[in-house]
Amino acid sequence: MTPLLQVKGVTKHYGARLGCGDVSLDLYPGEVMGIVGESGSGKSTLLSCLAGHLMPDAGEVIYDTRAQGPRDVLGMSEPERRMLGRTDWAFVHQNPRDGLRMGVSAGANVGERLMAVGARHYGQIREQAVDWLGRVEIAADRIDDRPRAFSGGMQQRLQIARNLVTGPRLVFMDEPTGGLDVSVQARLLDLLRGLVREMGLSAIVVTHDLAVVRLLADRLMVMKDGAVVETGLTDQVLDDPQHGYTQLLVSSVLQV
Ligand SMILES: Nc1ncnc2c1ncn2[C@@H]1O[C@H](COP(=O)(O)OP(=O)(O)OP(=O)(O)O)[C@@H](O)[C@H]1O
Repeated sequence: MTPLLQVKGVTKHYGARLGCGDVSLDLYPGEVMGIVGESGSGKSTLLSCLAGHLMPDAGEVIYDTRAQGPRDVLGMSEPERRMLGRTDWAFVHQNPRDGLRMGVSAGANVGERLMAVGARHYGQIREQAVDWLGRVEIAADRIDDRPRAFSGGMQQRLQIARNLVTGPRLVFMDEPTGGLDVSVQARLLDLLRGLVREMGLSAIVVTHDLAVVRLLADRLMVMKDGAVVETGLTDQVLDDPQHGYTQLLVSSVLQV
């Protein structure tokens, strides 16, 4: 099977400081990869490089596109990369405000994504928006409300609907449950897990919360000081960590 995403030797410095160094991974269709590590270990830098938000100094990111097969994402033109971001890829930010348009209604937040990929029939767009609000457990009578009127958990669910409505194959998630109450986190995780399975999504999930990867991720990558120190099946890494740093993470000695 061809990997959906192949990452080879991705390295990014900020001046003299290393963001992430020589990271490689293969992600297969339908697979969820978790990236964990304490604050400053390079998780967000890596995710930004993979999603095309940040240009690495070195390395390759190859994505198996629907239309043209494997393509080097970093070598794509900006419009090509933007199109990929609208169709095949999705990015769920930790802060819903970074992924939503706060000034327009919930329905428009979902519907405008469909319009961006060519949908024109107003009735169908609204119907799909209602359907997606339902799938993320937002009542249909909230469709005309702006996200500002929603709780943090609802905003995050709306961001997820906005991202998934176009049927992407790969979702990048940056601390998707960060900043939410524990009970809200659990519900959101359940919802995310259901959607990932139902849609057969591939995902890369960055988090410092091991409970998130335990629930969502098939495989795990542990980062420290910009480098990958351990990788493997999630249960294996968490139940039988090999690297001293992972052992500290798992035993909660480190405050991540
Ligand atoms: N814009 C920036 N300018 C300079 N240095 C940066 C910048 N962004 C990140 N860094 C540095 O790069 C390294 C990796 O940071 P990064 O934010 O990727 O880690 P992280 O694991 O995502 O941390 P957190 O969980 O706190 O977001 C750190 O040493 C950080 O200080």
